[in-house]
Amino acid sequence: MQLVKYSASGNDFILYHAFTKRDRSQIARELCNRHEGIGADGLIVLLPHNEYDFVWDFYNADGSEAAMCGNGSRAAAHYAYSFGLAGKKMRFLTLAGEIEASVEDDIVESQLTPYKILQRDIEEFGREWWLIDTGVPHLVTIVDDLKHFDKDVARKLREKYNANVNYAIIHSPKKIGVRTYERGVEDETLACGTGMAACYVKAQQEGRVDKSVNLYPKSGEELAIRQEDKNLFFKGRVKKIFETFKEGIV
Ligand SMILES: N[C@H](CCC[C@H](N)C(=O)O)C(=O)O
Repeated sequence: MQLVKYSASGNDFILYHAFTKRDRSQIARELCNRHEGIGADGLIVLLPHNEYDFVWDFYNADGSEAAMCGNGSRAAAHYAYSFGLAGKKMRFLTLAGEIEASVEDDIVESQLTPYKILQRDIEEFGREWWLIDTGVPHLVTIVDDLKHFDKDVARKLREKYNANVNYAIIHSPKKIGVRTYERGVEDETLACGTGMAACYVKAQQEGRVDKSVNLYPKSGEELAIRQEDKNLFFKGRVKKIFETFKEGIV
């Protein structure tokens, strides 16, 4: 099977397309393993669909399936366009719902699924958190310095709330920095799209940022998010790292 490795602002994925749906969680664990596999935060398998350009299955590095992945949606859109599976503007289906994406060279914009604020004012470890669903669940707290990011705290909260855990800093009304501990990777990642979107939602709801904002994850790469009605449009660069062929992958 031909496999393609992408980095979407530092969040990295292995992608291929297939014709039959199956449980690929073991394949995900093997391919995403950074010592004995190719190494990635997740595996994305594109499958045919009679109404959408494609449907995907998204697996975290530990083999768990997730409903959505913001950075993965940008990589999948670029992959689909480059392999002629879709045009520059496309609609594809995830477990979280329909995603519209558009590709312009190596810049891809995804319209995320409508966000849901699940819980506000959660008090944990001396901080105030919100639980926000931006396709997958995210805990968000806003700090005055990202050095307060605490992986042990994040791990405990990930278990307690079965959610990704985000620390955000508001540099200005147009600039948010984010660090994310990702469920299913079970570590901090260099970027997390739905996590950055969740941080934007909390900052927006609290009137602390503009409608259109730049986002800076751990990788330092610049992304942008804007809100139109309740829709979030998330944009950034993707990089095709390499293609390879591996026997025995279905
Ligand atoms: N780890 C997440 C899925 C991937 C989200 C992230 N990579 C993104 O870009 O949104 C979860 O299991 O909820």
